[in-house]
Amino acid sequence: MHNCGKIAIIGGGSWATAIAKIVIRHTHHIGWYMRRDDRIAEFKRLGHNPAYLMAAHFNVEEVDFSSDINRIVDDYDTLVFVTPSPYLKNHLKKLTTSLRDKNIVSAIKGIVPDENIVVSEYFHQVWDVPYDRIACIGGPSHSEEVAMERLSYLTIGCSDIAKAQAFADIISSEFIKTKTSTDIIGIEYAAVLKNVYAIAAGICHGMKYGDNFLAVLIANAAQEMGRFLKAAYPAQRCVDDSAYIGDLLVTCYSNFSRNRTFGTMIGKGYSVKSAQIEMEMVAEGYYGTKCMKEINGHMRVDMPILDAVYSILYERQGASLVIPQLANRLQ
Ligand SMILES: NC(=O)C1=CN([C@@H]2O[C@H](COP(=O)(O)OP(=O)(O)OC[C@H]3O[C@@H](n4cnc5c(N)ncnc54)[C@H](OP(=O)(O)O)[C@@H]3O)[C@@H](O)[C@H]2O)C=CC1
Ligand SMILES: O=C(CO)COP(=O)(O)O
Repeated sequence: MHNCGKIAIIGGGSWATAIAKIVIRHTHHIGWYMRRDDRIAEFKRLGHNPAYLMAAHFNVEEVDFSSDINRIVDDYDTLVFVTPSPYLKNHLKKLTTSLRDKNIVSAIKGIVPDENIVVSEYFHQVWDVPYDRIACIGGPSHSEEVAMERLSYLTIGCSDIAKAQAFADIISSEFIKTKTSTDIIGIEYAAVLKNVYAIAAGICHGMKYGDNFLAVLIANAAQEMGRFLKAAYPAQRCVDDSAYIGDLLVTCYSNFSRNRTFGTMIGKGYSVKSAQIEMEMVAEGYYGTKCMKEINGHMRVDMPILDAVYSILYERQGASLVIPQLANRLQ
């Protein structure tokens, strides 16, 4: 059976904090890279992350904190990356040590900007990590609910199912149920797309479209996601599974969703810039929309919802014009 070895978390935000909490229940020791020494000092003093999920308390004796990413990568075997996708390359810029022999787990739900590839492809192509050493965490999982120990279902994707199971065993508990899948790239692209569709749902919600319309929009989004995955990454998969549709639903409907919140602001008439400033958090679907539009420029899959969100966010087309046109395309 595969052994994950020593586990470290890379990133200091809310999902990183929730994952640290569920890993440490099992391992009683983690490494934790955070970029800021002042945050680490405050965390040690308070016993909780000073900026995110403050109700989640830690025994800081069990945490090996460092702002030196090279030291953490050198000292740990399994690295769980949980930075927002737009910042991933920034953190890795500082890395001088090899990742090739490490186990990489990506909890990032976003695409790597400029490269236009998902995180597993990025670690494989740019950092030379073999695919059987790369896993992802998918499924509907707002960090706030995981931190409150509300029952959640996570899917661990990895081409090596024994490795997926080994990590799943570490995070499983009475409030975290896990399953494994070999469709890592499908799960990652589904997560990128659900962010885009949650922005669409938010826009429509902000424009005061009702629940009936939203349900149709999301049903069409599920079909659009399925069409893209089938064309781009044909594989044995059931898009009805929680890692695909479940995550789409929670992100489109939950008030915790940053992507939906961002979309709602746009639907209410905020500009993209002012919505981003007001939110203070990253809605990764903003970046995902541009990347997916570029990727689909080659694929040419019929994706009217992606096209509509792109027009609103990047071509300055008014939602009041674009959404009624989209509505005519929905079934
Ligand atoms: N939040 C959630 O419920 C879930 C999130 N995810 C995914 O997890 C990933 C991480 O998101 P999440 O934990 O929510 O992020 P948060 O918004 O909670 O945290 C943002 C993090 O990014 C850091 N940061 C901010 N600005 C920069 C910068 N310029 N350069 C480098 N780092 C920066 C912050 O550091 P600092 O505090 O020092 O400013 C902080 O650690 C994302 O891909 C997200 O999609 C997946 C499932 C659930
Ligand atoms: O992926 C998530 C829940 O599963 C989080 O979505 P948001 O980034 O929109 O908050």
